[in-house]
Amino acid sequence: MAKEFTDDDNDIQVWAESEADTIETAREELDAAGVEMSDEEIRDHIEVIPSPNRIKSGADGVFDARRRRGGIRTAQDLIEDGMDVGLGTGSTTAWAVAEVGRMIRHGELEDVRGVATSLQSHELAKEAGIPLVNLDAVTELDVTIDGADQYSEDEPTVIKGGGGAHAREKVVDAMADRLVIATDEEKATDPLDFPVPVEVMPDAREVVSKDIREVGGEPELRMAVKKDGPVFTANGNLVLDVDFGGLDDTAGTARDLEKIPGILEHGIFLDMVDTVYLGTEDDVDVLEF
Ligand SMILES: O=C(CO)[C@H](O)[C@H](O)COP(=O)(O)O
Repeated sequence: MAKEFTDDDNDIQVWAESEADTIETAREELDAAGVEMSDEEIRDHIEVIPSPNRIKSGADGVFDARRRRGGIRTAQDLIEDGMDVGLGTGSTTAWAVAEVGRMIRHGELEDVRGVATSLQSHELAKEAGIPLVNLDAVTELDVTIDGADQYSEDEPTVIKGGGGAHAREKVVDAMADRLVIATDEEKATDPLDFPVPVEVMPDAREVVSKDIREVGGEPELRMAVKKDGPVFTANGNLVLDVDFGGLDDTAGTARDLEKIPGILEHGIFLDMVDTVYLGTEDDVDVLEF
């Protein structure tokens, strides 16, 4: 995961993928500003941050100030000593994961254990120093912080799966006493109309596509970036992004998808959300359901 150097006194903030590169870049900025600092002091100002190279929205998503603010505040407000915490996937949640790690390393949190919703959150949590527990070792969590591709201001439902991790995310989100979505103000839409990600068995793709069309959806096979062919999930399945042209009946659409054999999981997280933390231009708003 990436590293960031911050020196508020001299208004310097730089990041790089490795600690060595971060120190080098920080050194250049400090020299240009005429500030003397040893490598050891520079290291004291370095924190683990989400790597834009490992997150689908890249630097635009990770360094969106609203997402960063929303993710960090969610962790600070909600995570307490002794909690078992579900760690979500995506750029906003990544800031929450990084912040939990920072609080643990700085002695602000104790006895916290994390359960990852994806390889992405597992890697970040490991790097950030959060003790991890396998999903098969727990059946309940105190809280899960997860992201969303779209949320509603009217119903406790979100669409997830833009990162293709929604099957595991739904399990970890459902295990939590409290599901908190960390996101930004731009993702609110009513009715929800984000194409619903559907994880499907590879061989069943054609028949599932036919069944989806019969219930009013238009499926599109998700293609990989930097690889020929489609995306495969962590479970070895394909993803169909299904355009329903707006979900006027979210529960009905979720039920329709659940009846189709060959679908492992869909991205409608119906009536699951307790709280939404949304980063705004200069603050964080909280919605309770
Ligand atoms: O559901 C997800 C992954 O499957 C993510 O939570 C969702 O895509 C939001 O990510 P981001 O905060 O980067 O926009």
